[in-house]
Amino acid sequence: MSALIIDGIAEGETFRQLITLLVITVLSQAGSSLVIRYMTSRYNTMRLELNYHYEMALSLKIIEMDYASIEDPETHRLRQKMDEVRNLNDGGIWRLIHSFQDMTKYLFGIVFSVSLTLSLFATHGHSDMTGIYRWVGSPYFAILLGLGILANVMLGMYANATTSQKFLRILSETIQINRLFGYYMTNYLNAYHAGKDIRIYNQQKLIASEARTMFDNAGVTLNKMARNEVKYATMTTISTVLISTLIYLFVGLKALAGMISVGAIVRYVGSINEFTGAFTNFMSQLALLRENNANLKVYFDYLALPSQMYQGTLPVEKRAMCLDGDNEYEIEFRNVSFKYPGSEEYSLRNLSLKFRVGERLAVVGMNGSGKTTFIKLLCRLYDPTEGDILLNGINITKYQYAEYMSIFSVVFQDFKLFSFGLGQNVAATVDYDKASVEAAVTEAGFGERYGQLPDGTETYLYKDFEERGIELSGGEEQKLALARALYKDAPFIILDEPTAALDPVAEFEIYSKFNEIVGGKTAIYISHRLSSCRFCDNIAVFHEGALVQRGSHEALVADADGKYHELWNAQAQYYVD
Ligand SMILES: Nc1ncnc2c1ncn2[C@@H]1O[C@H](COP(=O)(O)OP(=O)(O)OP(=O)(O)O)[C@@H](O)[C@H]1O
Repeated sequence: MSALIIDGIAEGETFRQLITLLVITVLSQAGSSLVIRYMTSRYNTMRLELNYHYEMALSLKIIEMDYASIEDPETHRLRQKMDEVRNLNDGGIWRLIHSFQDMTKYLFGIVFSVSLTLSLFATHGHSDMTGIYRWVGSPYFAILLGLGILANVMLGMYANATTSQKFLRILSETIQINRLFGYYMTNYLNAYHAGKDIRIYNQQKLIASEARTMFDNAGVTLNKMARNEVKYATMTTISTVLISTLIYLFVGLKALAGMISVGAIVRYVGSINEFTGAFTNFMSQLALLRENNANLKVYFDYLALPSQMYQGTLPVEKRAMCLDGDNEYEIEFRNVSFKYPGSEEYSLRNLSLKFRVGERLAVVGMNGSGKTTFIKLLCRLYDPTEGDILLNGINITKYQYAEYMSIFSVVFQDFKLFSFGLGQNVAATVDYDKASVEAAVTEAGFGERYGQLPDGTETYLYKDFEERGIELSGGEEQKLALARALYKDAPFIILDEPTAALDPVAEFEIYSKFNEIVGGKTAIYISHRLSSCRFCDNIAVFHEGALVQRGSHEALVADADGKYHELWNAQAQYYVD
């Protein structure tokens, strides 16, 4: 349009004709900029949606994955790689959308610029032209110029590819820095729970010096990046200046010789530059897409991680749950040994043990003796490395996984409560039965505090999302975790150190009501406080991953050479008097 206007002025067109051209120019510019704005805002919205779907897909994968796979180093490697790919220049899925957007733009650029330029190479001089005009008008000069433009494009492509490869390589050096940055900022400085330790142990200096080193390293890397870019940018700038000079000479001299109009100078120079840029970038994007395939593979490999746990089809009989149930549930560990994924050491060795529904089984032993591991295997968070676990004589892998899990209520040592309402935390569902939640919290010893909460079951835990949210002491959290286990009302209730954080009164209440709380359920109970295990029908003593003793408190304590006797005496001596 600019070319047409200049030609119009040069050729003395009427004012009306010129105004028409101007109006068309302004309107088409305004129109296209409106379209661009609309598309940009759609693009931004859809990018947010994509981000949501992306995160959802990855989160759902983690939730559905075998618990054992979550710990697998390969899972961690893939997950970390995906984050790196995304942080590195928006690679992976993100590269696809960037490239699609850019390549569409460049493709339009190429088509338009070629169609606007072709006629330039078709205009030849007259045979009576002499000197430089004759040369400029000859097809050889046009071919030479075409080759020059092509060479410039190739150089641009080479520079882009090399710069981006080096850029990615240098950027990958910053991954460790970014990880540290995330760790210090998120885990330490921004996590208010860490504030106590930071102050007490005067860790500010430690963190500041680590952060300083991190920033210094980042500075060195950024400088490297800048030098790398400058080097290639200088190369392409020199070549582009040279080729532009040639283009101006070619087009200008053609105009001087009357082969093309003055306005056409603007059109040809503009469209040749457009072609050079668009073609170079289009080809660079293609190369980037090719390289990106490896990154995409990481994403699909992650989503395709198989669930390795065998999932059976048998339903779990609800024998003990029904009113006239015969309570004929029996769990048996038969020669079970277990190593954690990626670990060389056995955490459990040749464990054989039986217990029946309705029994109270206490598991005791020193730190690291395998008590929690035993529970994790029982709940099928892991499958044994060797041996079998049987429910009523059938290997537990043969049962439907979700159904099998549904028969256990467990309070782990490292249980988690979430920043939801109290009712939702206890019921672990969005909709819950208020009366049952209240009964569970009361049974778990949280009744008094619950009575003081103005919003009852709607009270938010913690202040992450709600100003009126309540903060809980360690013992109160443990009571709520216990309430959650009671609300589930599963036939097996497993408590791993359930009273570790409770005050003596609360602990006493839990024990004295324990039989009432547990009812006809099977209770497995891990505790370091041996006095609290006395009410259990039988006690299993673990030592270094093996079951070393089994029996009632009286029988075990009488065995003077046994591990239980040693553990009991170590604690009892403080209470003798
Ligand atoms: N996720 C894991 N990966 C590798 N090894 C683990 C893992 N969890 C536990 N272990 C190891 O297995 C062994 C048994 O741990 P477990 O947690 O079962 O002990 P515990 O008897 O419950 O101890 P505590 O009384 O301290 O709770 C320990 O040596 C521990 O280091």
